[in-house]
Amino acid sequence: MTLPDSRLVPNATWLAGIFAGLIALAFPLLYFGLSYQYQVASIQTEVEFNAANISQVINANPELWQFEEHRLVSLLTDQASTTLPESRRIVDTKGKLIAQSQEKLTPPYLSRSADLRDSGSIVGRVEVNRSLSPLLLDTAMAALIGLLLGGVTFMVFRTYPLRALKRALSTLANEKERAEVTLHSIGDAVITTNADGCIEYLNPVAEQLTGWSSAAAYGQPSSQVFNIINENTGELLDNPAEKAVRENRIVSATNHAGLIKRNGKIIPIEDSAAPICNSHGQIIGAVLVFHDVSHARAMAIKLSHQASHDALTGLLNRHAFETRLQQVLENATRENSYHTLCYMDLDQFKIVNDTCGHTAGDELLRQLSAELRAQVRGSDILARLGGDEFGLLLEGCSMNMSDIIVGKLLQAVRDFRFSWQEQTFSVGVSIGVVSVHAECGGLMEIMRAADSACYTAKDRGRNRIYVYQPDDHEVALRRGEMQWVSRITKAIDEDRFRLYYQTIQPIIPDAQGAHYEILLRMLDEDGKIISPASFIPAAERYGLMPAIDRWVIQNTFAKLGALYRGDTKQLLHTCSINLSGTSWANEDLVGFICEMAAQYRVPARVICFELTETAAITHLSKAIAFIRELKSVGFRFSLDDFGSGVSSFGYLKQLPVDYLKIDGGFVRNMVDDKIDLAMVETINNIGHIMGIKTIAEFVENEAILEKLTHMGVDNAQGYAIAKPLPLDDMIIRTPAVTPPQELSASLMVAN
Ligand SMILES: Nc1nc2c(ncn2[C@@H]2O[C@H](COP(=O)(O)OP(=O)(O)OP(=O)(O)O)[C@@H](O)[C@H]2O)c(=O)[nH]1
Repeated sequence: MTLPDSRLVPNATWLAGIFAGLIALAFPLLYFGLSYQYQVASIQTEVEFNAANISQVINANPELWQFEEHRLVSLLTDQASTTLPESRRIVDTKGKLIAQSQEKLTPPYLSRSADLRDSGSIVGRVEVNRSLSPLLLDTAMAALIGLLLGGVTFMVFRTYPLRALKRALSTLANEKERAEVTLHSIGDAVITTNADGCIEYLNPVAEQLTGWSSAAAYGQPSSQVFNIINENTGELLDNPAEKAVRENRIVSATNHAGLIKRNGKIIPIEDSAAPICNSHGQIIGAVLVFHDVSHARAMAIKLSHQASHDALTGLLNRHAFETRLQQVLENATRENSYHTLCYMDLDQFKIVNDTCGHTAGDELLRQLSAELRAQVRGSDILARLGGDEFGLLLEGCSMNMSDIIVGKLLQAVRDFRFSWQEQTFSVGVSIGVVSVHAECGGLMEIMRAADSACYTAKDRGRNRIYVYQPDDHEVALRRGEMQWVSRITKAIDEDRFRLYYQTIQPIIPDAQGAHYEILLRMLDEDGKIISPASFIPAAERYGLMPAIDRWVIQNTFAKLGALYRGDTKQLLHTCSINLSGTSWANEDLVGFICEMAAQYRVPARVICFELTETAAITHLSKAIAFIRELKSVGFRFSLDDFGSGVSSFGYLKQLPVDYLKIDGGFVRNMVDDKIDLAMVETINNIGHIMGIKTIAEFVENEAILEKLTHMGVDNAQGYAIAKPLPLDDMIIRTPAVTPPQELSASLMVAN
């Protein structure tokens, strides 16, 4: 605060000096002036009064005038009313002195005269001279007092205002310092400019972000120091400080602003500027506040990337792919353009997962994604749609043109070799190709068509391309499956599922108690029964099995709970419930099963869950964990459709099941087909060697039953034993303990 100090102190001193000088001068001058006036008036009155008196005496005694000087002197001094030194005298008309008082005056003095009259004629005059020395002495005294007053005034007018001013300046300085310290300490960058847009101040953060020191920037136009561009477009943006002054308003943050640092580097910032107004509302400058948002913007970019990309492969994810496909579809409709969509699903990918583990599977997906990316054009959109499925959108590429690219892709995957710990794998890919154009339908429709075409490629032997045709029968089949999805969902909502049960009969009769398998049926909208073969594949493919399986478990447990609380408990030995691989492999089904068993008080030992052999081998480790967990609380397991998967025997050792259900496909023809017969025999033998009971499905006639009996298969299930019946009508009976040849007769009674 030296600037106001240096001007104000001499100014205040001058002003106080002038004022004090005026007072010092004015006081004696005023005193003298007023006293002088008074003396003039007083002497005038006295001389006139004196002359009138003496004139009166002269009128009464004319001789006096000539001879009585003595008496005249006394008349002259008689009436003197002042103590000031005076001299008085009377002179005649010719100026001759007639009489005079004794005193002698030294100048300066004040002199006044008045005429003496005798009977109206002037006969002389009276003169009074009064000394001014006492007045001057008094004035000198007054000057001294004036000086004193001036001194006091000087003190008052200089010292006190200056002291007050200094106090104010020091308060102001403190405030300014506090403001500066605040500006120095805050995390935001602050720049202030004057009304002309020239820089006045940069705080340290602003110095660091702009690359300008406050001193170097001082006085520079703000556009020199603070230059911003739109990071996305590169377009130069308005200087916010200048804009704030120009428009006299707060200018808020500019989107995607990047500050060009002095060294040319661009820093993402968020900024705002406001005009600074004085107490009269006049704009005196602007303040610009900004901060570095590199981190936040990088995070936003990362998040947006994460939201649209697959973390494992770095390719676009399904959502982003579908968004892009939607845009392309809209373009196709608007511009009547043609594009191609490919849906790719790797073949036998899970072998890598199963043999080398998930980490190897992940690495394969990563490497193969890079390979696929290398095969497509920069403008093509490649995405990982999930699992081992990929999508490719060839924009502006009709089906004819896409042949080469898709063929190249197929070949690239065929040629691709994945090495993991000294093992080398090759993979294939099944590709469904669909044309995208104005008439191809909506997004979901085209995705379904591509998916169906891909599955058709798989059905036809994998590792091939299948081009979707709108009137395609195979694809139509697949689509039919999709329509099942809404029917099944509706049936779940409307409680249109029904439970049936079918007896599983020991071939060598025992007294263990009844063994049933629970079967599921769906009622259509008209109440007609729909067999599971019609809807289970669709339900499995479209993820509806978990809900269906839960429904089956809950309703079976409810029924068994009610039966079991009656007096039939010792009669029920086993109740088998089918579980889909899509349920137990992906859901927390163990918790649900235990909860239901506790709720309906069903003992675990009577429940046997049937897992298909294919699902168990596909998700081997999960199957083992699932079986072990439920077995530990008493549930039992059987492996359904055993034999349908070729390589099953090797896995069997790892699956702790109680029953093997020999695939009905072998059982049905075993009487006529030696290979099927051999298969049934082999499975039965292996099961027995491993201590697992066997069940033959599809036992449709006595000839089969006879062969099975001969072979020593433990249990039989099929129309020759019992047909499925509604669970609501279930009556638990002890299985008939009859010799084998009488078995069929007794079963007929049971049904
Ligand atoms: N390593 C790994 N495996 C995955 C991932 N996502 C899904 N999978 C597995 O990929 C497999 C995909 O299933 P499928 O397409 O039926 O397996 P596939 O062996 O290719 O069978 P096909 O397509 O019928 O030839 C499943 O085993 C999943 O567990 C993943 O991110 N990493």
